[in-house]
Amino acid sequence: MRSPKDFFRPLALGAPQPVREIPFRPSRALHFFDPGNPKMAAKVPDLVTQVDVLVGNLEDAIPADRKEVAREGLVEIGKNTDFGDAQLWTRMNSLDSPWALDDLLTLVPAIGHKLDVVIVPKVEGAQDIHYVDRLLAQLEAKAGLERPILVHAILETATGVANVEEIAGASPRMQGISLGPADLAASRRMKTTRVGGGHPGYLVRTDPVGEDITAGRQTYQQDLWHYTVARMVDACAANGILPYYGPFGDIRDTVGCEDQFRNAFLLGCVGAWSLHPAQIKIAKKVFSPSPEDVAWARRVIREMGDGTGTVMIDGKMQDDATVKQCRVVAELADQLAARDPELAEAYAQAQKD
Ligand SMILES: CC(C)(COP(=O)(O)OP(=O)(O)OC[C@H]1O[C@@H](n2cnc3c(N)ncnc32)[C@H](O)[C@@H]1OP(=O)(O)O)[C@@H](O)C(=O)NCCC(=O)NCCSC(=O)C[C@](C)(O)C(=O)O
Ligand SMILES: [Mg+2]
Repeated sequence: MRSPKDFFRPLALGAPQPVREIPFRPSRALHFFDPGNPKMAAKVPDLVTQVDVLVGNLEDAIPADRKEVAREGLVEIGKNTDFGDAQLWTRMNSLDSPWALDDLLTLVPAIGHKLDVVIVPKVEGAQDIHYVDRLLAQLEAKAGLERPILVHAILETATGVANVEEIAGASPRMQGISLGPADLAASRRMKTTRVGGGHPGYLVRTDPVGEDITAGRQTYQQDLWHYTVARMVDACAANGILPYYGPFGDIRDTVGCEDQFRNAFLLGCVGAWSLHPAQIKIAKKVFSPSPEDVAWARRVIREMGDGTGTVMIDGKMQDDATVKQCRVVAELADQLAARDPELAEAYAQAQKD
């Protein structure tokens, strides 16, 4: 471990100064696309106006014989696209793959000035982040970049989950962590065959009533991801970085996707991945607090005055702790509204009603 005094020192001579706080920028939908797929690449100019973050994916879902094409496609897109308010991220190949090194050696000099975040898959511990941290610093120095590229880890191995706190605090570059439910399920030997979402077999059942152990017993499906998401949220919040749900693979099931995303939102996540254009609006809707909740939060803040003591509003007790929760909602709403005029209008309207 570096000493606390050295934590914010650049890791290479001439590399940009590390950030002291992760800037909040809307990142409700991290939209994945294959930069080597001409049909998807053609949609990028349109997507930059719809998504908060475009993620040029180089890792899983890109066939082995298309890795270079995808990387070169991302360079072209990075060079030729005006991203406006949207961010450009990439998911590099995993550190044990034959492509990881070339991903960084190619992308940083070519489009490092446009690249906001590098997603590192299958992170197992702080050592993986330290490796990327030093290499990025060297490449940034060589390319003369003026701001550091941030790093986002995917939590998709059992070892990674066991080490999530040290991963979250491994570098000032750490921007956030996403759940990677598909690889994580395999790594844990879970018996699911899906990308995220629930499973009908993971349930609790009400107690038997009388002699017949089958009669009248309700079952309730449980959330397979609750433990991991909650642990990830705590690790991120404790280290001042941002948690994300990750992907929901059943593209057709827009209802189940919305529910899974909302669970993550309520637990503290700030966004999720969209794998298909149909999931973009779900993520943007779910990860923007509702106008009614924002209006309520502002009312509590107003009526709580200096934020201490108690007041009753509509029969509900408010105190120092509820006003803090309301500030979380109201501040998020302000930050999102600053970049989303439609949302700003909806929040203003709810305030008047
Ligand atoms: C699911 C797929 C195959 C369905 O693709 P499709 O072509 O069958 O769908 P479609 O409904 O027919 O597509 C309609 C149109 O939208 C386009 N399109 C479709 N998707 C996109 C997209 N994402 N971005 C931009 N455009 C897209 C598509 O090309 C088509 O264009 P067209 O109208 O001109 O013909 C396709 O959407 C896709 O490949 N999505 C990305 C998949 C991906 O990135 N997977 C990896 C992330 S999840 C993961 O890695 C797990 C994790 C974290 O690692 C772990 O849990 O372990
Ligand atoms: Mg994966």
